[in-house]
Amino acid sequence: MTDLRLRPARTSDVPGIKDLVAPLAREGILINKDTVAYYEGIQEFLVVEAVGDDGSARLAGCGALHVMWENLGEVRTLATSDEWRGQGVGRMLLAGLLARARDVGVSRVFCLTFEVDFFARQGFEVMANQDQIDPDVFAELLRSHDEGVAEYLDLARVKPNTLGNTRMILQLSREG
Ligand SMILES: CC(=O)SCCNC(=O)CCNC(=O)[C@H](O)C(C)(C)COP(=O)(O)OP(=O)(O)OC[C@H]1O[C@@H](n2cnc3c(N)ncnc32)[C@H](O)[C@@H]1OP(=O)(O)O
Repeated sequence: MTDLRLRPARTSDVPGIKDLVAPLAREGILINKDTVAYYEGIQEFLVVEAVGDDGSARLAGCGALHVMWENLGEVRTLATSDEWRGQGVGRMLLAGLLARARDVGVSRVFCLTFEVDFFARQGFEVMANQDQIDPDVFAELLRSHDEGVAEYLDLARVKPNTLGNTRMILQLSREG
């Protein structure tokens, strides 16, 4: 029997994460990053590995949490391999990322996605406009060089990246 295990990513997972992301990046679903960016961001990632009876392990999925502000984080690069779709891997990853968000003190989690129904099932709501962003925080976030932050702010320069995607947000409850 195959066992699904959620764990923090290690540097040795980078080739596997890249393999998960590559076909989705070709379709324009996820953003392709340079290999160095995966190593630099490895502490943001969780992975689920499928461990067989013989102890062999293969990556079934990955996902990352990027902290943007005191009370704001973003789920990034959430992907389940084709072989493991629809078997709870994405939900397991997202639950782990939301637990991390709570652990570091983040109470709201953003995502930019085509998978609206998947995220809605996990409690995310479509972000209608910028009203949810405090103007002072907005001004501070404008200083970030991160493309994901620009996407959150819905800045004109990143519009081509966000075409067809939906901006969604989850307010975490205290108890989890
Ligand atoms: C922030 C970002 O990273 S955005 C990018 C999101 N990722 C992508 O778009 C990459 C391509 N998609 C994928 O890799 C996967 O479809 C994921 C990650 C979105 C979902 O992963 P899966 O492992 O297939 O999801 P999982 O099996 O955990 O499903 C959890 C629940 O969501 C439901 N679900 C999964 N995908 C979908 C979907 N596309 N539409 C509606 N419901 C869905 C499942 O039926 C399940 O329902 P349940 O709670 O009633 O059991």
